[in-house]
Amino acid sequence: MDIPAPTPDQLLAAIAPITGSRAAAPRIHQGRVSLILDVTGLSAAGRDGMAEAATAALRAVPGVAEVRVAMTSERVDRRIIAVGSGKGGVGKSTLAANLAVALARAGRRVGLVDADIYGPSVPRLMAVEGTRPEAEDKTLIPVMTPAGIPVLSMGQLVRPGQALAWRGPMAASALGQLIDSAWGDVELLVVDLPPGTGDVQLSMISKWRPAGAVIVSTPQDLALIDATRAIDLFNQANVPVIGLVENMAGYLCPHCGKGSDPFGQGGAEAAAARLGIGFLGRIPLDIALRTASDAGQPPAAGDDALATLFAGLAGQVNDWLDRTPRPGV
Ligand SMILES: Nc1ncnc2c1ncn2[C@@H]1O[C@H](COP(=O)(O)OP(=O)(O)OP(=O)(O)O)[C@@H](O)[C@H]1O
Repeated sequence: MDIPAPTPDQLLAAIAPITGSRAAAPRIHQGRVSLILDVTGLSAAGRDGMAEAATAALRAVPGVAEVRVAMTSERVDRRIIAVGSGKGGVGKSTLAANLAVALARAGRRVGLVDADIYGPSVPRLMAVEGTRPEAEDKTLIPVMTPAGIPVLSMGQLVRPGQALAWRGPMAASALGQLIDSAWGDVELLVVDLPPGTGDVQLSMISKWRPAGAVIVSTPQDLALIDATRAIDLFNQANVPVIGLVENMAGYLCPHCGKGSDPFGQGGAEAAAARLGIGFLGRIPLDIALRTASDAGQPPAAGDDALATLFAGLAGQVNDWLDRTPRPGV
């Protein structure tokens, strides 16, 4: 005796525990079921896992001989946060890496791009030094880090020193390769820009327009003059500045516990007020931050005072993202 064909509602009930609201009622014709799954926001593994489990559940329904699954996904509306500085060595990469980790802990789906062609340091900071990204149809697949953040770095694309002679358009196109990669469900890309305010940086940020920028500076006057130039750079490209972070602000001696301010104090906060931009906070000069960074263990992933500090910075960036409308929305 022929088994009566299951109804679409029966089929839907069979997969509901697996697919939730992601499946429309399946269609069935002569034992062949077609199912459309909305996989927006799922990782590649999550998508495949859901499709496989739904297929198995449908195959177990009497009267089903074959299952075809089509997956659809809305385009992920990805935003870029650029981390810039007027000059090198102020801790821009350290901040970018820890900000990415802290934003992920705050619930964002974050990826990290190291666009610093002059000295890419993100692979070391995130413990994936020497790991090359694979490519699928010329699209790079970001490298997953122990902190759970996917990263791509200029250092993975070019030999050391090779990019030094690049002009703006070349750097912008290389950055494009990093940004237009297989980021999956990543909604926020933190981009560590090269230090300085030259054509390379301008060409990069005008072509790959960030939603906002975070500027890093040390408290010294000189660094602040450089930071002001970095702010001008973003103004020229019409990129809103989210705020300024003061790094290496005050030193707590690990031996005597006494605090001192080798680079002065409060300069960045005053400068931010003068320039009419937000002040996001200060990070002390802390040997523990340097040793953890060198060991590829971003302190933002831990649970000490530095983690709390980075969580505070990320919270402010998070709030800014929440209250800043996306273009066209
Ligand atoms: N607050 C801090 N306390 C102690 N060390 C720090 C701090 N911030 C950064 N460093 C150390 O300073 C060095 C430079 O930092 P980082 O590479 O992040 O700077 P950068 O601005 O990205 O430099 P570059 O422009 O050369 O890429 C690193 O060794 C880093 O560990």
